[in-house]
Amino acid sequence: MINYDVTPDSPYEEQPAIGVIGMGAMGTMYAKYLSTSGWKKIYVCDQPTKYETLREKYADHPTITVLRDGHQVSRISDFTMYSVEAEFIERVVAEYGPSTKYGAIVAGQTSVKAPEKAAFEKYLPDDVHIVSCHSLHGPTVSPVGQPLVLIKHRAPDEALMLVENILRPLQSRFVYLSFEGHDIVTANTQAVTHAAFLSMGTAWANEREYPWETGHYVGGIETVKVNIMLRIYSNKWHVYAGLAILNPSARVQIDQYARSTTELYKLMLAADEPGLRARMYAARDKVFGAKGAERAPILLSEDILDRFSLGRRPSVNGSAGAPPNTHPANSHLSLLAMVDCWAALGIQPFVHLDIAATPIYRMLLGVSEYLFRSPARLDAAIHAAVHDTTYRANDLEFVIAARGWSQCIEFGSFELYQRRFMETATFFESRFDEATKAGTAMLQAIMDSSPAAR
Ligand SMILES: NC(=O)C1=CN([C@@H]2O[C@H](COP(=O)(O)OP(=O)(O)OC[C@H]3O[C@@H](n4cnc5c(N)ncnc54)[C@H](OP(=O)(O)O)[C@@H]3O)[C@@H](O)[C@H]2O)C=CC1
Ligand SMILES: O=C(O)C(=O)Cc1ccc(O)cc1
Repeated sequence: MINYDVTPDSPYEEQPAIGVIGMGAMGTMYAKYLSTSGWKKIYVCDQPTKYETLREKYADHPTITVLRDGHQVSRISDFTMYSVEAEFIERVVAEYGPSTKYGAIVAGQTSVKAPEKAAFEKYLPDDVHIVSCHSLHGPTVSPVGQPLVLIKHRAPDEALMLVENILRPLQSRFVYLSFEGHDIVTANTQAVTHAAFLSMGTAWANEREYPWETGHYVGGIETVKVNIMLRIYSNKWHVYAGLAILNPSARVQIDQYARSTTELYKLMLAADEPGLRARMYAARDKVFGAKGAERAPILLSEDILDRFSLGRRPSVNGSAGAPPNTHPANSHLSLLAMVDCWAALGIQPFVHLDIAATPIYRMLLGVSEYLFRSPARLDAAIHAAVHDTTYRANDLEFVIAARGWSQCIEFGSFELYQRRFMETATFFESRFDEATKAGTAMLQAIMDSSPAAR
């Protein structure tokens, strides 16, 4: 009989057995946080081929027990979490789901819930509860204060209470959604955000340039673009492929992003400054109108970002660095297109920020807001887009990249996605360590400094 009302301080015999199937980056992070907080019965596995290695790794661990496969974990656990690739969730649940302990609760950590829901409904026995979850941050970000989606799908209230109790030590902010609601929100936040940063990376890689080393992309908003792009390409490709390709809502957003990018570029080529300005002002008013103006900005100052730049500012008159906010004029096509896309789809990004923002989404919205809420900065970008050809070649690459990513996701090919992703990742690979450190520090600093994040 499960005791639902427990804490990590409860006596050993009353504690639930917690199972994790898939000990990759996220499974490992969960096992670590849950064991550190005092949960004493944690059972984990990965593929049977990794059993010995995993067992050695946790040989001296007092509360994490490595088992051979998902059958063994499922048989013993009162709460089992699948933390495997979204692409494989059906196959893995089909295999281990029928072994789930009578009356247990099952969750998935996958970033896209449509396939997870289908797999759970198809393969889990009727006497098993379904309360799923999703931490809206990567494995190197502290879970404290980050959104953690909980989905009570087929379960009584006590089952949800137990899941809350088990996961409370992560100190994340619980967000209650349905499977379907989850996929709509994450299509609007994660999927289209990743499309923007993936396209930046592909564009730079195709120009064979490390943008922070050319003198054009060294500070302020550019720091965010570079650090987040590198952060995404240093993560696992399947995470992004899964949440874009398998989320039924994501394609519309990603397609619109590519469309916005192309249409704005055509206005640039036609030197249609009034047309571009009118379109950008209309998008700004729709996205950042009344609601945006009421709240404190996400980025209080662009200068805070310069601390995390991988490059050096171009020197001015022989001094070590340029004074604040003297970055070369840039069209910021990727950000103009993002706001245009939100406007075209009627997406209210601040509503999503309050519900379930990932750190990367917060950064993208932060820099977009920074650009659009200053008439001077927005006008400078529009002027540069039409009259300054410094970035034109990169903008062209960006248009091609955005369209290419959109098609790849529309065609639903994991293989093509992996090839595109890995080609760019390989180009930037040597810089990942440095970028991960800078990116993590930057995200934390923004979280700490932004009233909107608290
Ligand atoms: N990384 C991130 O930023 C986040 C990821 N997520 C989601 O969490 C899930 C896990 O992601 P992440 O940890 O990053 O990915 P990883 O690739 O690091 O981990 C997945 C692990 O599951 C293993 N696995 C696959 N099949 C089985 C099986 N039959 N039995 C046991 N283990 C198996 C994989 O083995 P193998 O490599 O051999 O296939 C791998 O070790 C994904 O669905 C992802 O979308 C959610 C939030 C953030
Ligand atoms: O913040 C982001 O968008 C990330 O890139 C990290 C991430 C990836 C997958 C998730 O399901 C949740 C967070």
